[in-house]
Amino acid sequence: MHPVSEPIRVAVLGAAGRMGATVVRAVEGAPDLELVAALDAGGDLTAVAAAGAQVAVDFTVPAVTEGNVHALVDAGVHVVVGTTGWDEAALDRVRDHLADRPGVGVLVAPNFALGAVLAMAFAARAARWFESAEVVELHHPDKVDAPSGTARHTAAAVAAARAAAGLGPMPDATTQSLDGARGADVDGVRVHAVRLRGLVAHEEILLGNPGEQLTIRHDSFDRVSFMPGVLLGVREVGRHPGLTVGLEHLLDL
Ligand SMILES: NC(=O)C1=CN([C@@H]2O[C@H](COP(=O)(O)OP(=O)(O)OC[C@H]3O[C@@H](n4cnc5c(N)ncnc54)[C@H](OP(=O)(O)O)[C@@H]3O)[C@@H](O)[C@H]2O)C=CC1
Ligand SMILES: O=C(O)C1=N[C@H](C(=O)O)C[C@H](O)C1
Repeated sequence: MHPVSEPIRVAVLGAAGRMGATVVRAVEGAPDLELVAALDAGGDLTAVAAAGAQVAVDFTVPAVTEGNVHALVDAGVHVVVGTTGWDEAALDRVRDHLADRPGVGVLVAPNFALGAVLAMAFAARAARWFESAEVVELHHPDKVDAPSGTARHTAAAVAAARAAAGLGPMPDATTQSLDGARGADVDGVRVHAVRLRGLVAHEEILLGNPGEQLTIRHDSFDRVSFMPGVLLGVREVGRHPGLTVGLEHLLDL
């Protein structure tokens, strides 16, 4: 007979938010996980370790997520982070901190939807074959950041693939007659952000060559789309000490 393993004890930060509330329901519905703490703004972070949480899931706001991670790492709690707004400097600070905490794992993923992770991977794979590439992200109007973390991650991956293939800048003879008309520049890749009532989370990667276009599109119509990836992260983060950036590293793509 196999021994029955104990459930993983999980805390959710940002538990009253759109994502946090969905994560709370997903954790409660998973027989191998146990929700031991659910915190929102103004909550006491020391309650996470006090409740015996082994893994904390952070879907809060860009202004607080890095501080949460450092405090949780100090407490020896693994962290799964979905909150966006991370830059390389913030990721480096977490990496440095984790060097002093060898057993602790932190997963930061801009998108936990499996289709979105695949769309990013496909875009990076296709990028070297096209003269032009641009990213369009489309979200609900209550989203606080722009462009989306996913779009930044996608554009950076496309730019890296182009650079590795020795491609130069994209063709673009535009002089902007209105600031912002050409979107944001992420490592030389243009990123455009749409905010529209009715949308949830959507992304298109447009790749162009003379006489042809490839469009890679992903749609999250419901926040349940992120839950298999979040739960995978919760189950796996303790087996991946140090910092992991992107769910793709936990998938056999
Ligand atoms: N990686 C992924 O797959 C996904 C990532 N996201 C990202 O997740 C983040 C949250 O998105 P969403 O749920 O839509 O946003 P919401 O605004 O709905 O939720 C954020 C929640 O965090 C709470 N909060 C603020 N400060 C703290 C704090 N210090 N401690 C604990 N909770 C706090 C807020 O409370 P209050 O309102 O009272 O301030 C709010 O309830 C965003 O960065 C978004 O981009 C979203 C979807 C998928
Ligand atoms: O705020 C959102 O809603 C989302 N945020 C993430 C991002 O910024 O990439 C992931 C997804 O796009 C939904």
